[in-house]
Amino acid sequence: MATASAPGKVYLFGEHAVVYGEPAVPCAIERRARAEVTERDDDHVRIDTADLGLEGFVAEYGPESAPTVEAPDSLLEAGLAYIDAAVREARDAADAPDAGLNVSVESDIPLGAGLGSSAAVVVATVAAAAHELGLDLDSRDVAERAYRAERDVQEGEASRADTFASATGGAVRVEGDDCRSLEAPELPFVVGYDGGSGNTGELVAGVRRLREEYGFAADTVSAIGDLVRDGEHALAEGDVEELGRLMDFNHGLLEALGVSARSLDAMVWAARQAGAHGAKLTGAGGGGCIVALDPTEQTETALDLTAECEQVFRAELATDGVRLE
Ligand SMILES: Nc1ncnc2c1ncn2[C@@H]1O[C@H](COP(=O)(O)OP(=O)(O)O)[C@@H](O)[C@H]1O
Ligand SMILES: C[C@@](O)(CCOP(=O)(O)O)CC(=O)O
Ligand SMILES: [Mg+2]
Repeated sequence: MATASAPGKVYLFGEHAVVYGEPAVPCAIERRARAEVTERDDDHVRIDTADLGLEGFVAEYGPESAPTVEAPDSLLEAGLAYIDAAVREARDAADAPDAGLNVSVESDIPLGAGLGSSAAVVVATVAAAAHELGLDLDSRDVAERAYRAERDVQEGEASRADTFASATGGAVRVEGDDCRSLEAPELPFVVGYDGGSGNTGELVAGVRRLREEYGFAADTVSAIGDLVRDGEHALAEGDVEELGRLMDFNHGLLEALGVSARSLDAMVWAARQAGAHGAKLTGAGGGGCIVALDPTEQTETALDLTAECEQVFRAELATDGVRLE
């Protein structure tokens, strides 16, 4: 049996624009997904995930047979697609295309809320499954395999940002296929979660349409890229106040691209009014989480009192990326 865990992330800057080759800076946070993988005697795959649906979710299938479970199709697809793609990548890496595996996944990262649950699940599954099949991948190889798995599931619409941050940990910079780690000062992240989620595929498709239809929407995407380049300087200088101002600006540009939501705006404004250095939505948007920078407790207190906020927590930068447990 092999077990691996991998962290989720928040975007300091650059989500959505990163899909079109602009740079982005995601930061891994100490909320992890874990995958436990055991090789089987046959060529079947069994996936067991406690976090999808109240009763959890189990599916078993072989090379010739489709998964048979009692679940609505959307849940079935959601539950299987990422883990199945990760298993395929690990089998391919280990040159064991027919290896049978039992995979059990559980996660502390809310689903579809902009904290990179999909990437963390895929990264942990690739690492644990490869290890179980006798292959220890380094974090860059895990990131590459996990990226391919996410891209497959998201029909080509994925950047390397989430999977790279999850695999290597820390603050990272991703621009196209150029992925690197960054030095970061102490970042006092506060996360507000509205209890909901957004559909990443639909939100990315919406930005694509706007960008094709309006020149100024394309300019908005490039402006996010410019902002991220400024943000990198602020990060290198440890200028947390400037980082906050740029986060505020980034949220405005994402809002203009149509990916915010009333609940996200309400949490962003609550954080700003509480004196946070800055606040923005994180990830695909549409619902889910915002991230603010505030070393004091005021943003947490204000978000606690905000009707649209279901949960608030402080997020530590995760210095470890994927690790075998
Ligand atoms: N614990 C989990 N078990 C199984 N699948 C998961 C788990 N967590 C996330 N996923 C998959 O990831 C999807 C959410 O990914 P996505 O829409 O990219 O949002 P995010 O990555 O921001 O959480 C879920 O619909 C599900 O398919
Ligand atoms: C919108 C996007 O830039 C980030 C999506 O992040 P998340 O899956 O919502 O955590 C898409 C991507 O980079 O693959
Ligand atoms: Mg995701």
